[in-house]
Amino acid sequence: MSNWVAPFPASPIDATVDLPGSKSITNRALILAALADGPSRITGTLRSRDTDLMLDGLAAMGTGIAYDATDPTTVTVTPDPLHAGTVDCGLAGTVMRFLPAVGALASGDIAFDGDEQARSRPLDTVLDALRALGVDIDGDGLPFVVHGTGSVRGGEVTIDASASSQFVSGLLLSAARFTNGVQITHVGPPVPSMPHIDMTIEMLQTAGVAVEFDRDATRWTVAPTTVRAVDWAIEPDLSNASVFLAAAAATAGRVSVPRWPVTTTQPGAAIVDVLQQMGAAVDHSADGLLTVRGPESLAPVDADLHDIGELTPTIAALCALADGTSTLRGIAHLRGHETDRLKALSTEINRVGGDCRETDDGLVIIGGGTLHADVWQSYADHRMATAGAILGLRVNGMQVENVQTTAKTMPDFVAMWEAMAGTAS
Ligand SMILES: O=C(O)C1=C[C@@H](OP(=O)(O)O)[C@@H](O)[C@H](O)C1
Ligand SMILES: C=C(OP(=O)(O)O)C(=O)O
Repeated sequence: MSNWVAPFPASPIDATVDLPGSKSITNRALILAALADGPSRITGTLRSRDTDLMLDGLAAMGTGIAYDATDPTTVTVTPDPLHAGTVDCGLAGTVMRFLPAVGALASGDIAFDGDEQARSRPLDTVLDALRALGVDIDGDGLPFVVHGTGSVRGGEVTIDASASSQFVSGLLLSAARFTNGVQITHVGPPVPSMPHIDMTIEMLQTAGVAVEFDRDATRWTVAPTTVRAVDWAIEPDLSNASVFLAAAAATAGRVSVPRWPVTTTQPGAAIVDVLQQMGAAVDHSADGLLTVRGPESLAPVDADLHDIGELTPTIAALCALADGTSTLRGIAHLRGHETDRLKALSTEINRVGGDCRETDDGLVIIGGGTLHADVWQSYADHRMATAGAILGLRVNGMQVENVQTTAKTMPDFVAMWEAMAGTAS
């Protein structure tokens, strides 16, 4: 696989970029549709490695999946009794943490496996929780087998979800189909990525499933009930949008993103506040066009990213370009993402001449120094690859290793980035 020479534009970026659907919303919609009381039509479905793995996993268990003949982002999901099958989780947290509970509702064995790198991502919390809820499982991480019996007892379970919000979401999404529903109690340091749990709760409510929860994010309850079919319209992926908006910030340019939602549970929306703190101007017009205009020089930030950890690689890349010292905190859990993102970001920022130090729960980045071109390593992490592309806008000749890994959530990333930068061939 050859390295990709990242575009180095001759002038500030000036572009409008329409983003494909949200990974997190797509994968929740697919699961809710598979568990629903009738067929659901999903429009704006993200088609990427993570979401295709979810589609294939559900299909392997017997769910009917029909693709629109002319529009691959329109998918009709028809629930059917779930049966034995095999599920490839790839490196997708949403697949490895959300599908075991679905598999437990199947009649038969569901064998789960995934990428070599996925084997070190935290998973035992979900499997132990399901065991406590009456499910028979062989294994404590990938590969593992869920021995589905067609029903799950459910009831009360105590977990430590401080390593990933997906442990909570993965139980909540299927819980309405458990005989006794679920009562989850979290014990441990605060759960990260809380907007993603809000997303789960909001989407369950849309499907007719009420979730009771306490404000301090330690208890969630779902009673057994019918999951209603919903025709879902998926919002654009705002975490992926953050990378393009960062291009405006990095080059004193302009980037506009259409269809920016007025309200959303996507944590990616928070990029707007961070970019403003770094000096960018933001405008959200009545027709849904969000526009970012970058400042002449970027200001450093001191930010707690515990709720929006997904944005860290984008923000860290900008911090390496900012004039001064930035501190990113509250993100120890990023060590269990696609790769240890704190280590990967500090290694790569330092490789290209920056100054980045890991702390216990984040990064300290001294920006403003002279960066030089090198081969930015991606660690099979889509957001590491896109962070390298951001730095490439300001460093002539920067190369990104394995840029194809962006297919995890954005298969067209290279074409979209080159078009934005005006360097498409
Ligand atoms: O539920 C989801 O869709 C996600 C939750 C978050 O995971 P963590 O809580 O593990 O950070 C986020 O980082 C991930 O990209 C998607
Ligand atoms: C952490 C991420 O992904 P996953 O859903 O695999 O956890 C991410 O996309 O930043």
